[in-house]
Amino acid sequence: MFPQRLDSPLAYDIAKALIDGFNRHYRLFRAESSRAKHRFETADWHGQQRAQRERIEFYDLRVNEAVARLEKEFKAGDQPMDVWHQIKLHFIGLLVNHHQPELAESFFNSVTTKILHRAYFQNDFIFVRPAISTEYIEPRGAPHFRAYYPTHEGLADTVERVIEDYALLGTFANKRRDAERVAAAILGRFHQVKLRANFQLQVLSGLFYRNKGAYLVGKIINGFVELPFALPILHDRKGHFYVDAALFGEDDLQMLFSFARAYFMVDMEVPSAFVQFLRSLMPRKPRAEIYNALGLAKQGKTLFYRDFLSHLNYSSDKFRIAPGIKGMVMLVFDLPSFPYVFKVIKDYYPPQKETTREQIKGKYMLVKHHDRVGRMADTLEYSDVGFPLDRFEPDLVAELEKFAPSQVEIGDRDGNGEMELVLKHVYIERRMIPLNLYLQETFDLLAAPESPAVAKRARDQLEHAVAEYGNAIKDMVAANIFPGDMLWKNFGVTLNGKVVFYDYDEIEYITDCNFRRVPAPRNEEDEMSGEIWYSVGPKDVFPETFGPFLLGNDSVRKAFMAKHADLLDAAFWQSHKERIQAGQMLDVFPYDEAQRFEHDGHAPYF
Ligand SMILES: Nc1ncnc2c1ncn2[C@@H]1O[C@H](COP(=O)(O)OP(=O)(O)OP(=O)(O)O)[C@@H](O)[C@H]1O
Repeated sequence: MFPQRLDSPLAYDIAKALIDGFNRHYRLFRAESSRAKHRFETADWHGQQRAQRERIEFYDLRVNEAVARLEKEFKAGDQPMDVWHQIKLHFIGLLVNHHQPELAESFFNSVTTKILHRAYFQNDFIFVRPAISTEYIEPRGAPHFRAYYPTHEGLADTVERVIEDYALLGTFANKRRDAERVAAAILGRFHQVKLRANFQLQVLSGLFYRNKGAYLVGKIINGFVELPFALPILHDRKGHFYVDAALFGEDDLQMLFSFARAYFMVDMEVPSAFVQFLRSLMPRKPRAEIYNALGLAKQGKTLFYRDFLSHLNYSSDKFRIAPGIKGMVMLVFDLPSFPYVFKVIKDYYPPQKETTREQIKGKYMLVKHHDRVGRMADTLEYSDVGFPLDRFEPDLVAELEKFAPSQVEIGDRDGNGEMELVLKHVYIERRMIPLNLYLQETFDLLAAPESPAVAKRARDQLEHAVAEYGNAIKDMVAANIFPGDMLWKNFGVTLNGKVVFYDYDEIEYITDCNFRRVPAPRNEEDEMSGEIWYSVGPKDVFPETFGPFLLGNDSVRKAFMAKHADLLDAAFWQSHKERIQAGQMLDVFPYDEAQRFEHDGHAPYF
């Protein structure tokens, strides 16, 4: 298949233009990420959030620049297959000593798939599979992690040194106290465990920045045991740094790196080395999601798609309509064996949904760019995705053809005798248990409990889910998000029991809403009228009217009113609106209040 000789100078020039385009992208991406340290040191929180948002756009901007250059300088789209074969080979050659080869390969794909016809979307021309290994790439600069070998007695000294080695500009309120706390927490984890000869701390060389936090991430190794840990470093009210908690174990780390949070800013020369290290801390987290969490979302998308194709090859179940109440604007389906859902925007919505495809896309985009505070699922957006038709349940095909005909094409697109169902546009996100179904399970158990223990467990689950639901809304409020449609069915429960929102089509900024009390009736007629008799503006919200929709079930009502009655009060929402308008930014930390160290008066801004 491949040419014997690399004899096209044009092919080399195009490959070189492609690698130059990628290098420019990564230089800018890395510079922006490394500036996060300065923004943290100077408490430039608004700047940090702005940078987090803006960095998401970098990739598409650079891809478009590269496409334009290739077309203008090289008429790339007109080059024959032979030249494109050579372009890929030259590009591989240019990656031999590259430090981000996997990202460069994806960049190559992003650019070339915009230029080439679908017939070229195969491994001879683009990187369907990676060509260059990412193992053992050694950075030119600082190594990607550092190892420290403390003794039992010297652990606090070592922790202090670990923190100092990040060279944050500024002062700690009490670094010794923090180091001793962390050392005590570590020794608590290794209580009555012999410290082995290999006892060591390994920490990634860059801090992870997000919103108002900087996170030190690493692992403790003792004998055969490896314990992941992370230390959140924050500012106290006086602007001094302090370590707020010591997080340990895979679950805590998963919370920190959740798909429902904004992406981190980290200065990485060899991102694959960071991913490999992080994977050793969270072996169950797909590499795609780790790349996403590091802000390398296109790489996440590439890897997700490869995982998906491989999963399809090694499974035989069928795509079906997702369990739960069907959406009015989204058609949602899943593959039972695969932990994600696929969402297509319908062509028709019921009259109460006054929206358009563009508006819905805008809302999803808003969420992607916003701080998702652990409460809004991230979505991957794909265009023109082909699925094998014979893997679809017939009623799902019928549903797609009925509600989203403009989005569906069925045919043998590649002329290889295999019928495909192609979706023009689809969002993909983590599958959760819809909260209405989760609650229904507890209702069923409570209605006919097998034993008192089962009844108690069901009651605890119900109370926990309702409390979490309110917490989810309050976290979103802190981040200036009004979910719009707060029905149970629009929230899901994750593996770790967190409640996360996923229905974005009615989302608004809190600061754009008018939170009002229902006015007192003017006369008896108003009072008796079943209709709304007062005038309602498009952005008016009446929190006291949420109750009847949400709290029909007595146990739910009791659990809700015990913790979250304030959500039914316009004053609660209004006060948050005013706080946000005054420029205050609340903290929503990726760990529980109970995990925080005591802070003699240094309470942060909860
Ligand atoms: N991430 C997910 N995990 C599991 N199920 C999901 C997920 N997202 C959506 N669903 C299922 O699909 C249904 C419809 O999804 P969604 O709420 O996004 O659609 P919608 O059209 O925006 O809804 P609405 O009619 O409330 O506006 C949900 O009620 C739920 O049952």
